[in-house]
Amino acid sequence: MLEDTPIKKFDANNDPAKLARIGVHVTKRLNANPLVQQVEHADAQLYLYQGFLSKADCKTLIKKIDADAVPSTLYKGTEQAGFRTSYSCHLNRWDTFVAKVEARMSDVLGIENDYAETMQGQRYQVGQEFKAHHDFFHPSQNYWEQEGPSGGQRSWTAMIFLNEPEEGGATEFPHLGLGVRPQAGMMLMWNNMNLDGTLNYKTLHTGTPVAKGVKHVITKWYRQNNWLEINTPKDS
Ligand SMILES: O=C(O)CCC(=O)C(=O)O
Ligand SMILES: [Fe+2]
Repeated sequence: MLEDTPIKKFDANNDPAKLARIGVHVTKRLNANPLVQQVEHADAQLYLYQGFLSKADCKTLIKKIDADAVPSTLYKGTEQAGFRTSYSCHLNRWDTFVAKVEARMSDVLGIENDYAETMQGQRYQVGQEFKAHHDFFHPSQNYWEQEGPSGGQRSWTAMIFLNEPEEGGATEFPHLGLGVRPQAGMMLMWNNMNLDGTLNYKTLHTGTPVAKGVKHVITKWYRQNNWLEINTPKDS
């Protein structure tokens, strides 16, 4: 597993104080929502929202993913054959349907939607998987030079399962001893940081191989800073 050499000087793009504030704010909001269920664990903050999307909304998103999906990629310098074998696509945040889904997701977490990167849709067919990884950025990796200034560290992840493969495809957190079986319309959310804003290595997770059927998900990664503002060209 990737461990980071301790960060020697303060890095404003990976600011534990800011990440801690986000973590506390989001957990307060989720704990106060009767539709959200906490997956109790001493080492991480994980939550489920069953039936967040209707079957019809799931279908609409699946169609969009199937229309645009291309082989998934990994960050430069971290590519490894067979590591992420799914197909994926970016979902257009200006599409009115996608925008509505995103606004609802961000409202549940209580994070301004502009803090989120472009949402991704993913499809796993039989044998396809996403091996164990962290969603947070490893500041010791080369990609951080580019990703740091373009929104900062990733704070929370929100994922929605759009269907149910007949076998396999669970999202597993090996260090937490937890596995989440896909349920159509269910949103899974977790904090990639500890409550003190430091990287939570125990959030290592894997999209296990689909054994039968197909799995579609959408994934949304929130950043420490306003991602959209930073990534919008000034003349547009
Ligand atoms: O598909 C899954 O179960 C996990 C997906 C994931 O970890 C990601 O998109 O970052
Ligand atoms: Fe992930």
